[in-house]
Amino acid sequence: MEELKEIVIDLGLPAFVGKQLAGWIYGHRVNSFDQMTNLSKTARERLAANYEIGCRAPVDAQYSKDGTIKYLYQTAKGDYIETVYIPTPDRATLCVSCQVGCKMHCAFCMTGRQGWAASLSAADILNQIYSLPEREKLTNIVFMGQGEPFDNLDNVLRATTALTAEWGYAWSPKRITISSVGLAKGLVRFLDESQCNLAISLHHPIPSERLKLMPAEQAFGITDVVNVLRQYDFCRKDPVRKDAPKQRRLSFEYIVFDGVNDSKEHAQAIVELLRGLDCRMNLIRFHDIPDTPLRGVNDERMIEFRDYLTNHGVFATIRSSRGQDIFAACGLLTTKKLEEEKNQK
Ligand SMILES: C[S@@+](CC[C@H](N)C(=O)[O-])C[C@H]1O[C@@H](n2cnc3c(N)ncnc32)[C@H](O)[C@@H]1O
Ligand code: SF4
Repeated sequence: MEELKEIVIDLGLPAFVGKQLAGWIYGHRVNSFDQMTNLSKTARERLAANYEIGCRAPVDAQYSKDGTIKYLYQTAKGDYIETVYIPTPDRATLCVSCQVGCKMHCAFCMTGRQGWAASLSAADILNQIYSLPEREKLTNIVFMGQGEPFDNLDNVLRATTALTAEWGYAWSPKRITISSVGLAKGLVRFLDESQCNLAISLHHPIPSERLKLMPAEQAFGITDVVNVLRQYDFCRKDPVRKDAPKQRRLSFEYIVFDGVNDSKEHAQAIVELLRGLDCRMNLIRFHDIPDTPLRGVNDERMIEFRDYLTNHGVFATIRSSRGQDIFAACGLLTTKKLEEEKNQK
């Protein structure tokens, strides 16, 4: 809102036009200044001469047999990113991207293989929602597409501010989840400045083993991540005021790999690591990617692992894999080919 007001003042317009702009953009889903009928002709002309709304419809869509839709968007700078719409009977979740590729190079992720090309602006993050054909059906947003949110936190926070502010989409932050490997500066800043839910990609409870899967462990280890998390309140109900609002939710994500992190000892190490933290665990099936010895486990093993954790104080659920047939499931998003083609031109 402050930025919108600054923009209109710089154009010689009254500050209240900034508020009107927010109403049109976030409330009415307009795609041109001409549609802002309560703005003066001068205001509309000056805005159109200097700015654009920034909405870009998806350039392609792929439809999974399970109802998942993968959209391809082009950013303002011409890069490509993917966004996944995941409907279930009781909710409609959008998995958004925050970068073109990713710098973190996790051994199991196609986006990591792509390498990093660019970070998205707040407008490009918001456009994935703004220009989504199913926008009105959305109930949840997860930052689990391409990229590492804490490596582009300025823009992720600008986008979540617009999503949650009264002058913006006015969504509850409890409907938005940011997923991260856990980078030092980003983690603290996110916890201090945002009320959105947090999901930490754990994948191995033992630092030296996690490092083999996730190079980010080197810079800021999982023990340090958990130590920072212990200093904040998550989902604790107020013992006196039972109707007090719930805090944001903390969860951990864990791909269960055959012979790598799926033993009883690993489950025990998780219980030890997370002891006393108010959190839950999301177990994820590994979505196969080429050229890796990593393998997923069968359902029986997955259930055994889940039950061990839940019975020992870490409530765990198994996340269903969606959109695998169109390469839309967790970790499969890549626009590498498109980026390469673009660079060859
Ligand atoms: C693609 S990441 C994006 C968010 C953030 N960069 C992170 O790592 O948390 C979202 C989730 O997908 C998981 N993931 C990555 N590759 C996967 C794969 N091949 N199979 C299953 N899950 C995967 C990640 O570990 C993470 O929990
Ligand atoms: S799992 Fe997340 S952090 Fe790791 S490479 Fe993929 S997108 Fe990046």
